[in-house]
Amino acid sequence: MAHLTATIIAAHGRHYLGQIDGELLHCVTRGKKSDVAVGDRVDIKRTSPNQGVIEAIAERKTLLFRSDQYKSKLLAANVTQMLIVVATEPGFSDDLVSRSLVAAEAAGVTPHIILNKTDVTELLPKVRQRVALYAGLGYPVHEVSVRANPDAARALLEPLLAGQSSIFIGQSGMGKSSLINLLVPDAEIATREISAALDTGKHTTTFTRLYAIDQDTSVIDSPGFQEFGLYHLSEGMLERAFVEFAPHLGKCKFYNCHHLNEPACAVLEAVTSGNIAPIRHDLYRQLVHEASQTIGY
Ligand SMILES: Nc1nc2c(ncn2[C@@H]2O[C@H](COP(=O)(O)OP(=O)(O)OP(=O)(O)O)[C@@H](O)[C@H]2O)c(=O)[nH]1
Ligand SMILES: [Zn+2]
Repeated sequence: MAHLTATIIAAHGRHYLGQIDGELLHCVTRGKKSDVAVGDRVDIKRTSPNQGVIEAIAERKTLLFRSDQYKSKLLAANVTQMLIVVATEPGFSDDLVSRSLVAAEAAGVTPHIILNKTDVTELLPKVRQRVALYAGLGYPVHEVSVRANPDAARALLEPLLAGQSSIFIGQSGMGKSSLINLLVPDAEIATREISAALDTGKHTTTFTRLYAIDQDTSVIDSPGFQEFGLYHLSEGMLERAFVEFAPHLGKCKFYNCHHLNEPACAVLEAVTSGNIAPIRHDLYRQLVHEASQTIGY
């Protein structure tokens, strides 16, 4: 039968959903391979009217993934930007925001931060102060209230999405689902269709899915996760993923400086002088430590 080119719009275990024009095809990989990600462009061989086998994955523009010392988990392929959703309440984790930023930088994906629930005005000044850290690093911060002012949120974010493939990342309760329902027409219907086609039962929020908005605009919703391991990033990748390190790199006494406790380290001096935030350097230290862990330790 004919070979088809599809976009993977959902993944659940080793089951995938490929979309070709409007049609959905339930796909599996050959053998035990499970290296396909939502957003991948794939060659599919149709095996029945609504089923196929993934024969090949097209070269990816970007690939986002998480990893610990044992395994890695693909998040999404070919995304161009990452929208990190935080809110006035419940409290968000700086650790998760920075890990997301580092993952995006390492993958060549442009990060943006969306601060939702600005209608909770009593908490706004404090949260603005926290988010200022990221704005200060050059990351765009967009303030919205999906509940109190959905029209303004849509007007602000629609142009940001246009022509891009955007992945939304956020801890539980930040309003990510509300945002996606606002920005993606019929998102809930699409999710039900995906669920039915993949037979995932009620677990509609436990899988990553892609909504194609038009020919060159798509939105990917990832399930909330607590851990964002980045064991796959080498020290060299890490030092470049912390964008504020850039002006100091190459200025340490030792050319192979790890920026952890070396004398005359330009990065550590920048932490001391207040040019690099301690919580960011602490995370760098933690990620270098994690990356040095291997099975058997
Ligand atoms: N005050 C306020 N509440 C909001 C706003 N946006 C969403 N919420 C509420 O925040 C709660 C969480 O919203 P969801 O959209 O379910 O959040 P989520 O991030 O998808 O969370 P999970 O479904 O747990 O992953 C809901 O009760 C929403 O009604 C907002 O702009 N202001
Ligand atoms: Zn150094």
